[in-house]
Amino acid sequence: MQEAISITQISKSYERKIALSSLSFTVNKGELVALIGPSGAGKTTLLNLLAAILPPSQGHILIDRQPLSELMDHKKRAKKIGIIRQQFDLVGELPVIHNVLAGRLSEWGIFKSILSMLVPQDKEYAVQALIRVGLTDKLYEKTSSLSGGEQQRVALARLLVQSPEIVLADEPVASLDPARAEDVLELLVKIALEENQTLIASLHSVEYARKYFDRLIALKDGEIFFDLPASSVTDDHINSLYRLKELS
Ligand SMILES: Nc1ncnc2c1ncn2[C@@H]1O[C@H](COP(=O)(O)OP(=O)(O)OP(=O)(O)O)[C@@H](O)[C@H]1O
Repeated sequence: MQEAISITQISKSYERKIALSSLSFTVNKGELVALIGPSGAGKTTLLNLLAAILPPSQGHILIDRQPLSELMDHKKRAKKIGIIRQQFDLVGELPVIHNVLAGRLSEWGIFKSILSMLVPQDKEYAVQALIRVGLTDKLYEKTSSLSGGEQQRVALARLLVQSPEIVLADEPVASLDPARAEDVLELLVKIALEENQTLIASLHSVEYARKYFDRLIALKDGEIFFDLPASSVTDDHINSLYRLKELS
Protein backbone atom coordinates (compact mmCIF):
# COMPACT_ATOMS: atom_id res chain seq x y z
CA MET A 1 0.00 0.00 0.00
CA GLN A 2 1.34 3.42 -0.95
CA GLU A 3 1.19 6.08 1.69
CA ALA A 4 -0.67 9.29 0.73
CA ILE A 5 -0.62 11.15 4.04
CA SER A 6 1.42 10.65 7.16
CA ILE A 7 1.08 12.82 10.23
CA THR A 8 3.37 12.50 13.23
CA GLN A 9 2.78 13.99 16.66
CA ILE A 10 0.67 16.85 15.32
CA SER A 11 -0.56 19.42 17.80
CA LYS A 12 -2.42 22.67 17.24
CA SER A 13 -3.22 25.38 19.74
CA TYR A 14 -5.20 28.57 19.24
CA GLU A 15 -3.74 30.94 21.82
CA ARG A 16 -4.39 28.95 25.01
CA LYS A 17 -6.90 26.48 23.55
CA ILE A 18 -5.40 23.10 22.59
CA ALA A 19 -7.44 21.99 19.56
CA LEU A 20 -5.34 18.93 18.62
CA SER A 21 -2.95 17.07 20.83
CA SER A 22 -0.20 14.82 19.49
CA LEU A 23 -2.04 13.06 16.66
CA SER A 24 -0.29 10.42 14.54
CA PHE A 25 -1.69 8.31 11.71
CA THR A 26 -1.14 7.41 8.07
CA VAL A 27 -3.62 7.21 5.22
CA ASN A 28 -2.94 5.06 2.18
CA LYS A 29 -3.63 6.05 -1.41
CA GLY A 30 -7.24 5.45 -2.36
CA GLU A 31 -8.49 5.09 1.22
CA LEU A 32 -11.88 6.57 2.12
CA VAL A 33 -11.61 7.96 5.64
CA ALA A 34 -14.41 9.57 7.65
CA LEU A 35 -13.50 11.88 10.52
CA ILE A 36 -16.16 11.79 13.18
CA GLY A 37 -16.53 13.13 16.70
CA PRO A 38 -18.46 15.63 18.77
CA SER A 39 -18.55 19.33 18.01
CA GLY A 40 -15.25 20.98 18.90
CA ALA A 41 -13.31 17.69 18.72
CA GLY A 42 -10.86 19.18 16.20
CA LYS A 43 -12.07 17.81 12.83
CA THR A 44 -12.00 21.13 10.94
CA THR A 45 -8.67 22.04 12.50
CA LEU A 46 -7.17 18.75 11.32
CA LEU A 47 -8.49 19.21 7.76
CA ASN A 48 -7.18 22.79 7.71
CA LEU A 49 -3.73 21.53 8.75
CA LEU A 50 -3.80 18.88 6.00
CA ALA A 51 -4.84 21.54 3.46
CA ALA A 52 -1.97 23.79 4.64
CA ILE A 53 -4.53 26.49 5.47
CA LEU A 54 -3.18 26.47 9.03
CA PRO A 55 0.33 25.55 10.20
CA PRO A 56 0.65 22.97 12.99
CA SER A 57 2.00 24.18 16.34
CA GLN A 58 4.07 20.98 16.48
CA GLY A 59 4.65 17.86 14.43
CA HIS A 60 5.12 16.84 10.81
CA ILE A 61 2.78 16.28 7.89
CA LEU A 62 4.00 14.31 4.87
CA ILE A 63 2.10 14.17 1.58
CA ASP A 64 3.48 11.43 -0.68
CA ARG A 65 6.44 11.28 1.75
CA GLN A 66 7.24 14.97 1.11
CA PRO A 67 6.84 17.56 3.86
CA LEU A 68 3.62 19.52 3.27
CA SER A 69 5.50 22.68 4.21
CA GLU A 70 7.60 22.18 1.03
CA LEU A 71 4.52 21.86 -1.18
CA MET A 72 4.10 25.61 -1.50
CA ASP A 73 3.95 25.92 -5.28
CA HIS A 74 0.29 26.71 -5.87
CA LYS A 75 -0.02 24.60 -9.03
CA LYS A 76 1.63 21.53 -7.52
CA ARG A 77 -0.42 21.79 -4.35
CA ALA A 78 -3.68 22.09 -6.31
CA LYS A 79 -2.79 18.84 -8.12
CA LYS A 80 -2.22 17.08 -4.78
CA ILE A 81 -4.92 18.48 -2.52
CA GLY A 82 -8.45 19.75 -3.12
CA ILE A 83 -10.94 20.85 -0.51
CA ILE A 84 -14.72 20.98 -0.44
CA ARG A 85 -16.68 22.54 2.38
CA GLN A 86 -20.15 22.84 3.78
CA GLN A 87 -20.47 26.42 2.57
CA PHE A 88 -19.52 25.43 -1.03
CA ASP A 89 -17.10 28.41 -1.53
CA LEU A 90 -18.77 29.39 -4.79
CA VAL A 91 -19.27 32.90 -6.18
CA GLY A 92 -23.06 33.12 -6.25
CA GLU A 93 -23.20 36.04 -8.69
CA LEU A 94 -21.28 34.16 -11.40
CA PRO A 95 -22.70 31.63 -13.87
CA VAL A 96 -22.08 27.98 -12.99
CA ILE A 97 -19.44 27.56 -15.73
CA HIS A 98 -17.10 30.12 -14.12
CA ASN A 99 -17.32 28.46 -10.73
CA VAL A 100 -16.55 25.07 -12.27
CA LEU A 101 -13.64 26.47 -14.29
CA ALA A 102 -12.19 27.98 -11.10
CA GLY A 103 -10.85 24.43 -10.66
CA ARG A 104 -8.48 25.21 -13.60
CA LEU A 105 -7.17 28.51 -12.22
CA SER A 106 -4.00 26.99 -10.81
CA GLU A 107 -3.21 25.66 -14.32
CA TRP A 108 -3.74 29.00 -16.03
CA GLY A 109 -1.61 32.11 -16.11
CA ILE A 110 -3.10 35.45 -15.15
CA PHE A 111 -3.97 36.36 -18.77
CA LYS A 112 -5.92 33.18 -19.44
CA SER A 113 -7.69 33.53 -16.07
CA ILE A 114 -8.89 37.05 -16.93
CA LEU A 115 -9.76 36.08 -20.51
CA SER A 116 -11.84 33.20 -19.19
CA MET A 117 -14.12 35.64 -17.37
CA LEU A 118 -15.08 37.03 -20.81
CA VAL A 119 -14.84 33.89 -22.92
CA PRO A 120 -14.80 30.72 -20.79
CA GLN A 121 -11.58 28.81 -21.54
CA ASP A 122 -11.30 25.01 -21.60
CA LYS A 123 -15.09 24.94 -21.58
CA GLU A 124 -15.17 21.23 -22.42
CA TYR A 125 -13.70 20.40 -18.98
CA ALA A 126 -16.64 22.15 -17.32
CA VAL A 127 -19.19 20.51 -19.61
CA GLN A 128 -17.81 17.02 -18.94
CA ALA A 129 -17.63 17.64 -15.17
CA LEU A 130 -21.21 18.94 -15.08
CA ILE A 131 -22.39 15.85 -16.97
CA ARG A 132 -20.75 13.65 -14.34
CA VAL A 133 -22.48 15.44 -11.47
CA GLY A 134 -25.85 15.45 -13.28
CA LEU A 135 -26.12 19.18 -13.99
CA THR A 136 -25.93 19.26 -17.78
CA ASP A 137 -28.43 22.05 -18.33
CA LYS A 138 -27.16 24.58 -15.78
CA LEU A 139 -23.97 25.82 -17.46
CA TYR A 140 -24.95 29.48 -17.77
CA GLU A 141 -27.31 29.77 -14.82
CA LYS A 142 -26.49 32.16 -12.00
CA THR A 143 -24.97 29.93 -9.33
CA SER A 144 -26.96 31.45 -6.45
CA SER A 145 -30.22 30.55 -8.20
CA LEU A 146 -29.43 26.82 -7.79
CA SER A 147 -30.62 24.78 -4.80
CA GLY A 148 -28.16 23.86 -2.03
CA GLY A 149 -27.78 20.32 -3.37
CA GLU A 150 -27.15 21.62 -6.90
CA GLN A 151 -24.59 24.14 -5.63
CA GLN A 152 -22.70 21.37 -3.84
CA ARG A 153 -22.71 19.45 -7.16
CA VAL A 154 -21.18 22.54 -8.79
CA ALA A 155 -18.47 22.43 -6.10
CA LEU A 156 -17.95 18.73 -6.93
CA ALA A 157 -17.67 19.58 -10.64
CA ARG A 158 -15.04 22.21 -9.78
CA LEU A 159 -13.16 19.53 -7.85
CA LEU A 160 -13.39 17.20 -10.88
CA VAL A 161 -11.87 19.90 -13.08
CA GLN A 162 -9.09 20.48 -10.52
CA SER A 163 -8.54 16.71 -10.29
CA PRO A 164 -6.45 16.52 -7.08
CA GLU A 165 -5.03 13.24 -5.74
CA ILE A 166 -6.33 13.91 -2.23
CA VAL A 167 -9.78 15.32 -1.44
CA LEU A 168 -10.43 16.89 1.96
CA ALA A 169 -14.13 17.40 2.62
CA ASP A 170 -15.19 19.42 5.65
CA GLU A 171 -18.80 18.63 6.51
CA PRO A 172 -19.60 18.51 2.78
CA VAL A 173 -23.30 17.77 3.24
CA ALA A 174 -24.10 19.41 6.59
CA SER A 175 -26.22 22.17 5.06
CA LEU A 176 -28.36 19.83 2.93
CA ASP A 177 -31.56 18.03 3.81
CA PRO A 178 -31.11 14.27 4.48
CA ALA A 179 -32.14 13.03 1.00
CA ARG A 180 -29.90 15.50 -0.84
CA ALA A 181 -27.11 15.00 1.68
CA GLU A 182 -26.99 11.29 0.93
CA ASP A 183 -27.11 11.90 -2.84
CA VAL A 184 -24.20 14.33 -2.74
CA LEU A 185 -22.15 12.16 -0.37
CA GLU A 186 -22.71 9.12 -2.58
CA LEU A 187 -21.51 11.15 -5.55
CA LEU A 188 -18.43 12.42 -3.68
CA VAL A 189 -17.45 8.84 -2.80
CA LYS A 190 -18.24 7.53 -6.30
CA ILE A 191 -16.02 10.20 -7.87
CA ALA A 192 -13.21 9.46 -5.38
CA LEU A 193 -13.37 5.76 -6.31
CA GLU A 194 -13.51 6.44 -10.06
CA GLU A 195 -10.64 8.94 -9.90
CA ASN A 196 -8.61 6.78 -7.49
CA GLN A 197 -8.52 9.66 -5.02
CA THR A 198 -7.77 9.52 -1.33
CA LEU A 199 -10.74 11.00 0.52
CA ILE A 200 -10.88 12.34 4.07
CA ALA A 201 -14.27 13.74 5.03
CA SER A 202 -15.51 15.07 8.34
CA LEU A 203 -19.09 14.07 8.95
CA HIS A 204 -21.70 14.59 11.62
CA SER A 205 -23.64 11.58 10.39
CA VAL A 206 -22.18 8.37 11.81
CA GLU A 207 -24.67 6.44 9.70
CA TYR A 208 -23.21 7.83 6.45
CA ALA A 209 -19.67 7.43 7.75
CA ARG A 210 -20.23 3.71 8.34
CA LYS A 211 -22.14 3.22 5.11
CA TYR A 212 -19.81 4.94 2.64
CA PHE A 213 -16.30 4.92 4.15
CA ASP A 214 -13.61 2.25 4.68
CA ARG A 215 -12.20 3.64 7.88
CA LEU A 216 -13.43 5.84 10.70
CA ILE A 217 -11.09 8.07 12.67
CA ALA A 218 -12.89 9.38 15.73
CA LEU A 219 -11.63 12.52 17.45
CA LYS A 220 -12.59 13.61 20.94
CA ASP A 221 -11.14 16.60 22.79
CA GLY A 222 -8.38 16.91 20.20
CA GLU A 223 -7.19 13.31 20.49
CA ILE A 224 -7.80 10.11 18.53
CA PHE A 225 -10.54 8.24 20.38
CA PHE A 226 -10.51 5.33 17.94
CA ASP A 227 -9.21 4.58 14.44
CA LEU A 228 -10.94 1.51 13.03
CA PRO A 229 -12.19 -0.11 9.83
CA ALA A 230 -15.82 0.96 9.38
CA SER A 231 -16.96 -2.66 9.70
CA SER A 232 -15.42 -2.95 13.20
CA VAL A 233 -17.10 0.13 14.65
CA THR A 234 -19.82 -0.87 17.10
CA ASP A 235 -22.70 1.07 18.63
CA ASP A 236 -20.80 1.00 21.93
CA HIS A 237 -17.85 2.79 20.28
CA ILE A 238 -20.21 5.45 18.95
CA ASN A 239 -22.09 5.84 22.22
CA SER A 240 -18.93 6.39 24.22
CA LEU A 241 -17.57 8.79 21.58
CA TYR A 242 -20.60 11.06 21.83
CA ARG A 243 -21.31 10.54 25.55
CA LEU A 244 -21.27 13.80 27.47
CA LYS A 245 -18.43 14.24 29.96
CA GLU A 246 -20.62 14.36 33.08
CA LEU A 247 -22.13 10.98 32.15
CA SER A 248 -18.87 9.19 31.35
N1 LIG B 1 -9.78 30.30 15.26
C1 LIG B 1 -9.94 29.74 16.46
N2 LIG B 1 -9.59 30.39 17.59
C2 LIG B 1 -9.73 29.83 18.82
N3 LIG B 1 -10.22 28.58 19.02
C3 LIG B 1 -10.59 27.89 17.94
C4 LIG B 1 -10.47 28.42 16.60
N4 LIG B 1 -10.92 27.48 15.72
C5 LIG B 1 -11.29 26.41 16.47
N5 LIG B 1 -11.11 26.66 17.79
C6 LIG B 1 -11.37 25.74 18.90
O1 LIG B 1 -10.64 24.55 18.66
C7 LIG B 1 -11.43 23.39 18.98
C8 LIG B 1 -11.59 22.49 17.75
O2 LIG B 1 -12.40 23.17 16.81
P1 LIG B 1 -12.77 22.55 15.39
O3 LIG B 1 -13.56 23.57 14.64
O4 LIG B 1 -11.57 22.01 14.76
O5 LIG B 1 -13.72 21.33 15.84
P2 LIG B 1 -14.74 20.45 14.97
O6 LIG B 1 -14.57 19.06 15.45
O7 LIG B 1 -14.54 20.72 13.53
O8 LIG B 1 -16.13 21.02 15.45
P3 LIG B 1 -17.55 21.09 14.62
O9 LIG B 1 -17.97 19.66 14.45
O10 LIG B 1 -18.44 21.85 15.57
O11 LIG B 1 -17.29 21.82 13.35
C9 LIG B 1 -12.75 23.93 19.53
O12 LIG B 1 -12.69 23.97 20.92
C10 LIG B 1 -12.83 25.33 18.95
O13 LIG B 1 -13.57 26.16 19.78
